[in-house]
Amino acid sequence: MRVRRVEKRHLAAAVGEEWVDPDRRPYVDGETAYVPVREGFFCDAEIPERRPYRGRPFQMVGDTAILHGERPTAEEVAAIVAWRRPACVLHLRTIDGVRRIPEAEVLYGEAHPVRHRENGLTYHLNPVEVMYAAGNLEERAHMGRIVRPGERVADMFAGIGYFTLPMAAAGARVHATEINPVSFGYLQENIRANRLSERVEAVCGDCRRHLTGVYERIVMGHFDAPSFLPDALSHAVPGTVIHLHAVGDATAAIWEALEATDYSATVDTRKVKKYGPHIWHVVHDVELL
Ligand SMILES: C[S@@+](CC[C@H](N)C(=O)[O-])C[C@H]1O[C@@H](n2cnc3c(N)ncnc32)[C@H](O)[C@@H]1O
Repeated sequence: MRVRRVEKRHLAAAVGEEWVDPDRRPYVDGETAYVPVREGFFCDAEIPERRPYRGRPFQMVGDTAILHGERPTAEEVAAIVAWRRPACVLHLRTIDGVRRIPEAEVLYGEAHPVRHRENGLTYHLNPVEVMYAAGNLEERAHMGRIVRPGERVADMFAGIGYFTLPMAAAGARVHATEINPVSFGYLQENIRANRLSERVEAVCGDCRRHLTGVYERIVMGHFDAPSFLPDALSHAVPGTVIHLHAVGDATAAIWEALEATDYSATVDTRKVKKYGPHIWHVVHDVELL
């Protein structure tokens, strides 16, 4: 297919041009769009004809393709390489343990730190070292939409900044704690890369030891969050909203933790993604009264 290379941000403006072949779809790879060219017009590259990809679902994190579940076959990997031209293909088997360290197998290329763009923010991470949860994309954007500028927020399990960065970018003052030094290194890099150093105070260590004062919002993005609730509650005031992530319904644990305090609360539950057969990753939004 004869194409012209156009920067992705100029694609929308380019599609109305006379030289664009309206019967073929542009192909976007990273920041470059390959726009099909009509006969008789100049092209600056030739790429194989694109057919719709009907292979196994995968996610792109930076230039790396990631698959979960069953180990992919050689044919499945080859189809992804031909279609998306990733620098690396990884199979992530599990993300277990307190620090959420992935167990990864490299199936193509070499694992390396990537630069991933999401909702206007830049994330640096190495997918074989730290977790990247594609299914939480909407939840991350949601957190950026609901914070109020200037509010004081604790992100108790900050990881590489999936919630910290959108909230800080929306104007919140975020106190981010992360126990895994590797994730913490990426968190610091990502705060700098997005020029959010003035809004984020990041600490490497156990959140239970580093929370200070009171917060208007507390994000608990870890499936063991219910056991950390007494710590969160001791840094809350009436009006504080706690976003507690859980696998399955954790409302009983929430009410039990609240019984030891003077708070009453409203609890709203939102689904984030399917976690297994009949099991959902949910967020309980707990507003203290
Ligand atoms: C599931 S990840 C969440 C990352 C991010 N919030 C998200 O949803 O994508 C949980 C993170 O909490 C960190 N963590 C676990 N226990 C912790 C603790 N006691 N204090 C601070 N961070 C902790 C882990 O290292 C991991 O990076």
